[in-house]
Amino acid sequence: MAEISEEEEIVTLNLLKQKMHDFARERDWEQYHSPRNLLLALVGEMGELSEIFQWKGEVPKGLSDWKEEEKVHLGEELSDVLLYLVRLSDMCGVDLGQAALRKIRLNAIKYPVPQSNTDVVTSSESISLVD
Ligand SMILES: Nc1ccn([C@H]2C[C@H](O)[C@@H](COP(=O)(O)OP(=O)(O)OP(=O)(O)O)O2)c(=O)n1
Repeated sequence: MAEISEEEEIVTLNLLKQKMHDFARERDWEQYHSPRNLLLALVGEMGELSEIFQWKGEVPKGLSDWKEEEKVHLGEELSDVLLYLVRLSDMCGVDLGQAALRKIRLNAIKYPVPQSNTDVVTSSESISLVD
């Protein structure tokens, strides 16, 4: 069976969690990865991410007019935020994937789809979910 290169690896939150765990253990940096330190590192990276957009005004979706190197830099800062968030969640004993799925379900309950968009149309009749 052909080996999967890192670029083709299916990326999951659990994979990122494991890689951050290994990264810290190999360097004996687990001592620094306390929840508070990780939160501050996360906020710092959020600042670096914000700097990319600072003073630019609104930018088009897809960033079509950005240079390739600017997009690469953006990807790096987004990744730093994600990686610290994943590590912070792990160090707090929170299953981030499950927590996020639960939060999406809660969001849907809090903000229901407008009823006019939920009408169900079958081939022979229209069944309205609106009373
Ligand atoms: N104690 C640390 C230091 C770094 N990292 C990892 C997580 C981030 O993905 C990245 C952050 O590295 P830097 O602090 O060097 O930040 P930048 O890569 O943004 O570099 P710079 O701030 O010079 O732009 O490295 C980590 O896990 N734990």
